[in-house]
Amino acid sequence: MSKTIIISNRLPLQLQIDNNTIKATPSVGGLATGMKSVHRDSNGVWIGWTGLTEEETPEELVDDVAKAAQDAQCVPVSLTEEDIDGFYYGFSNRTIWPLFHYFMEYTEFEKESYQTYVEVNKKYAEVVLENIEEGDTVWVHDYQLMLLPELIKKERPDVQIGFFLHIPFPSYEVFRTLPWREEILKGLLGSDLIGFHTYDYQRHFLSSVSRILRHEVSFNEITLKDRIVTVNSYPMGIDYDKFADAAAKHDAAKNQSELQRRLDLHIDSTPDAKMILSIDRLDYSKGIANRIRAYEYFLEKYPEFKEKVRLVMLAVPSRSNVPQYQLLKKEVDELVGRINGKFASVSWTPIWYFYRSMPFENLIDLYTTCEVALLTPIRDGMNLVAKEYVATRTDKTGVLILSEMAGAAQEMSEALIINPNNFEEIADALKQAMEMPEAEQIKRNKFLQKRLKRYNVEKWADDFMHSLHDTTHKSDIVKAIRMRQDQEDEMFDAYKKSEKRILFLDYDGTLRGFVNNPEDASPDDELIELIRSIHSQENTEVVIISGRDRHTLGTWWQDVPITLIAEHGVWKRPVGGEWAVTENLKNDWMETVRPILEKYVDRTAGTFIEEKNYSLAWHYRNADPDLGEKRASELSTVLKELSANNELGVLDGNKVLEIKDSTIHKGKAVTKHIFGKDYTFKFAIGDDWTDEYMFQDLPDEAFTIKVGLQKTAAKYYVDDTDRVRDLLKKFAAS
Ligand SMILES: O=P(O)(O)OC[C@H]1O[C@H](O[C@H]2O[C@H](CO)[C@@H](O)[C@H](O)[C@H]2O)[C@H](O)[C@@H](O)[C@@H]1O
Ligand SMILES: O=c1ccn([C@@H]2O[C@H](COP(=O)(O)OP(=O)(O)O)[C@@H](O)[C@H]2O)c(=O)[nH]1
Ligand SMILES: [Mg+2]
Repeated sequence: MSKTIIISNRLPLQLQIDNNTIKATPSVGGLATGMKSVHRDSNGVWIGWTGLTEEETPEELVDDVAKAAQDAQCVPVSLTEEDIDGFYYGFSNRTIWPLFHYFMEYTEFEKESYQTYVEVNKKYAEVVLENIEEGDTVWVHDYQLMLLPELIKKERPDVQIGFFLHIPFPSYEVFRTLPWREEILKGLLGSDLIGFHTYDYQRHFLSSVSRILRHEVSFNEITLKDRIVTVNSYPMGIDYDKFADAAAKHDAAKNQSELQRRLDLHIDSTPDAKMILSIDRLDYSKGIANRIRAYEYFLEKYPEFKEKVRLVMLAVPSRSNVPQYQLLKKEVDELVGRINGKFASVSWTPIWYFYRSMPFENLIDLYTTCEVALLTPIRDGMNLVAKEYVATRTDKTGVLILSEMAGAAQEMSEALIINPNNFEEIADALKQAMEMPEAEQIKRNKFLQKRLKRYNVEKWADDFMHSLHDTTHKSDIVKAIRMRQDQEDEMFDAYKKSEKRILFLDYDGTLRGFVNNPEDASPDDELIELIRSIHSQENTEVVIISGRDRHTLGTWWQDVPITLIAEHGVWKRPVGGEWAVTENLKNDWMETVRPILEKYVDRTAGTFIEEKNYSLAWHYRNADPDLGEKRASELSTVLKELSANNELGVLDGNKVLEIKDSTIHKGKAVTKHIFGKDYTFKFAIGDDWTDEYMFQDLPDEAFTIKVGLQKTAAKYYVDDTDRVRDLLKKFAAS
């Protein structure tokens, strides 16, 4: 039976050695807590790190580690102390984590730790590859494993790979500062589906892909030369019933409350004070220090709340080997001390601070006992605590104050949404929360609960997996015409048998790859020799048919006696003859169009005009991709309006707009060329939109081939110009 393989840095259980035996505790953090139920309900395995390094595991306990993992349907990846240093404390948490959370001043770019990151990703890949069976689906999680999809895809192209990023993807301007930006993007693009919590993270990612790797991005699809990668957003949910049920049970047994016990013990004798809860890993991205300061500001601005409120703050130790986390610990300790010192009275401590992790029952106790939750991350991928708090409010009372910088804020508009840097706003939100009538609390939470219950973690995972399975289907639609070996054999067979053969070859993007400056795309020696040799075969005619001007083509193919067609069919140089115009064309329209194009060149850096006798082309391949596309569509509208009364046409080529007589196109040119001649083998190959005319206008029996994975009227497609070369070599050898 096929299975799902989940892979994340950390396994859902963390192993420790206690008295020479292995002890397992649940992992803390959103990824592990959220995916746990998905894993439990599937027959899959989870691959990840146990929390123990090789050095920490004595020889005699190695089997026990594997056994403890296996009992929980997990497979451990064995890592050394050095691995953890460079990979986890290094590149993952001193480079990617701060950078992706916009803490650029905390970001370190260390080559060594990147190298360890690469090595460790390879270690994960090894374990994954050992465990994959045919038909399995792979789901890779988070920023520690961004190279993994490519490493798996290379070895197992047959396996479907999904990737989900649990943290924000930063804007291009931030991401571009990473020295290994290309490697990271390429690693991720090994996936078939890439998921983010929000649309903003998704669009930042797509923008980086199109700017840095220059891949074609349309809507949420990235076209690679042989595959399509789908990108979408899936806001992660929680195991709603688990939290709601536990809260209901807890409510039924009120005396269980540890907080209540504390009050009963008179540690603090203001039992009526409202409790404001905050729970997070002690992480600078969570805005903990700001939160305490904002709370201080609140007590100053609204002193009537002194002794009427209490901040209950749970900070879970996290990544404490990273200096920034140690500094934060110190800062928070000091802030709590200072503020408690400043405001406390004999009967009231304004902040209760716990620095540890708590078992599930105690979390439920906190969630259900506190009237307000105050979550103020500076940046947070999602923030599941916000969702958990709302889910445990069985009677629907309680107020959630949530930072707009948390992914969760996008779905939780009924909460009081604040900017974590705006203390004024936080203080006012706290006051509003304290005074909010119960009816309003219930009204807000009703909406929130309904949504959380519906789009729970199970639904989220299902949604992601369905989209992942749909991706095969998507590539199949286009792959249906990818030229297979038997079809290729059949074509060469027909070629060999034919008594009169013609090949129409597009130039740029087909015989030669794109270069930044079109003048530099001259044919190499091998290409010239191949064309010459095919053309010299008996009864064989090669026609290079291009949108280029006749001078360039003529110079490049000066000594090769083939037919050249330039400017999409305006000019023709027959074998052994001179260039001649094929039609009577006017070009007086150019005086009106040229200044318009010039205006677009001035406004759009990197673009330029190419002048031909009967057409003008505006190239934008060197422009910023987004801006280029926007300006092109704007310009195309302007030109189409202008050309409505003339016989002008606007051709949308590959990063080029060409304006010319609309009665001229490659389809007409090939039709005229073969008219009245009895070719028994017809072949046409091209890469862009303008070649579609040839594919459409040639008779059905022609072999038509598109270069690149795109929608086309051609019968087949091949991946790239290297494959075109292979075909030419086979023609030459036939
Ligand atoms: O494994 P650690 O280094 O101890 O860190 C714990 C996890 O923190 C991060 O969680 C994120 O995932 C949550 C669920 O999607 C999301 O709500 C939150 O905003 C994120 O910060 C991290 O992404 C995980 O890899 C860590 O395991
Ligand atoms: O002592 C604790 C405190 C928190 N959590 C859980 O840790 C997760 C935190 O996830 P969140 O998305 O809020 O933030 P992250 O830590 O993943 O950045 C939540 O599911 C909490 O229930 C926990 O298991 N033990
Ligand atoms: Mg071309």
